[in-house]
Amino acid sequence: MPSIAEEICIGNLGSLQTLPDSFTSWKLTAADSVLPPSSAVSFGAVEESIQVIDLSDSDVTTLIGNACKTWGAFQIANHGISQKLLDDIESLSKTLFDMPSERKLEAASSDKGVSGYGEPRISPFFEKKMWSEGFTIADAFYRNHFISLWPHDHTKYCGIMEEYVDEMEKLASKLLSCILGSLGVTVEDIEWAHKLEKSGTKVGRGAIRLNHYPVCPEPERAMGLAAHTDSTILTILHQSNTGGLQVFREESGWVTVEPVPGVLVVNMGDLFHILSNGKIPSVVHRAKVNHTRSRISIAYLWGGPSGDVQITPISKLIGPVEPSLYRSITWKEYLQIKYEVFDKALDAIRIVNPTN
Ligand SMILES: C=C1C[C@]23C[C@@]1(O)CC[C@H]2[C@@]12CCC[C@@](C)(C(=O)O1)[C@H]2[C@@H]3C(=O)O
Ligand SMILES: O=C(O)CCC(=O)C(=O)O
Ligand SMILES: [Fe+2]
Repeated sequence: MPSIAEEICIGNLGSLQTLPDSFTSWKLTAADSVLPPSSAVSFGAVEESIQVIDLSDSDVTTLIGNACKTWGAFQIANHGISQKLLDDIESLSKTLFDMPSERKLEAASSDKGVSGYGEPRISPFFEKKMWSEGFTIADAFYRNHFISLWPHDHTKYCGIMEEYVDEMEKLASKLLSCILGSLGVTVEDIEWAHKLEKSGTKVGRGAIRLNHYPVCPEPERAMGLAAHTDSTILTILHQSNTGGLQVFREESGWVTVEPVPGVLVVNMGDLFHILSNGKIPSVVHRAKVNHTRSRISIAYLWGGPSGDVQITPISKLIGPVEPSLYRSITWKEYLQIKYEVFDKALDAIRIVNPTN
């Protein structure tokens, strides 16, 4: 006979009145393993937050540069993404997660591709289960899932998704130029990115993750999305009007990023940490859950170049006193390592005795 824990399906979490054991006691698990021991005991967040930067500010490069170096994250206003598109992608996500569990499971991700419904990819690295469900769009296979989810309306929903991806790609490129500028380099200094840009091809591949955190009977003892860094160049997050995202900084502890209407959160990923030769941190972040309100977030994860393109620290950021800290690696190989050793992935490709 299956145990109660085995019968719990992530598609029905919102209907549970008590928190099952398999979802509790996060403090004592590997959830905070990415953090130094002193911080693992403080579960609350301090009063401080990452800066909101107006992209039309004349000082934008300096502001973004400082935020990246300090936090590895910032928020952006005046980003050019219409409120209608943000509302549309949020309502697409709500429609999806409101469906009966069986219907969502029909769109579960499978061996055929990463795209589809299910738990976060980081789940196997944690003993406890996360209080969330999600849908990943990482390849064209998502269209088949959309057809099964919305037999009559899939064209409309695929259209919203395409528009969202297009707009996010443009915004990500703009942010990359700005961030590189703050380090005194340009896209031309990254060979693969320059080549792709010149040929009119997209610079880096993107994935979307729709996250849903249902209301939770005991939010303090649960975790929506456990502490992690994204593997990306950068991630652009649209959080709905309910807070839950927290970013971690050694000096500050966990800091809640309160949602500001129309403002997007940007966090730097592992790949940019490699490109910047360790100058920009890939920020550790997590999502907490709520007793009274469910929460949706939409992450655009801007990944690396496809194929056998080698990602390596930007040569202009390397010198006699700052030797290359990481070996070259393809995006595919980095993802493989990440999903073998998780938070040790950057250490696994670090050059032990860097010399120049
Ligand atoms: C391209 C990718 C980044 C991602 C793993 C994936 O193959 C597709 C899902 C992405 C995501 C979204 C939620 C957080 C995250 C850590 C996860 O579990 O799946 C990221 C992954 C990542 O950045 O490594
Ligand atoms: O839901 C959130 O606030 C965080 C989501 C996130 O970190 C991710 O999708 O990578
Ligand atoms: Fe993330």
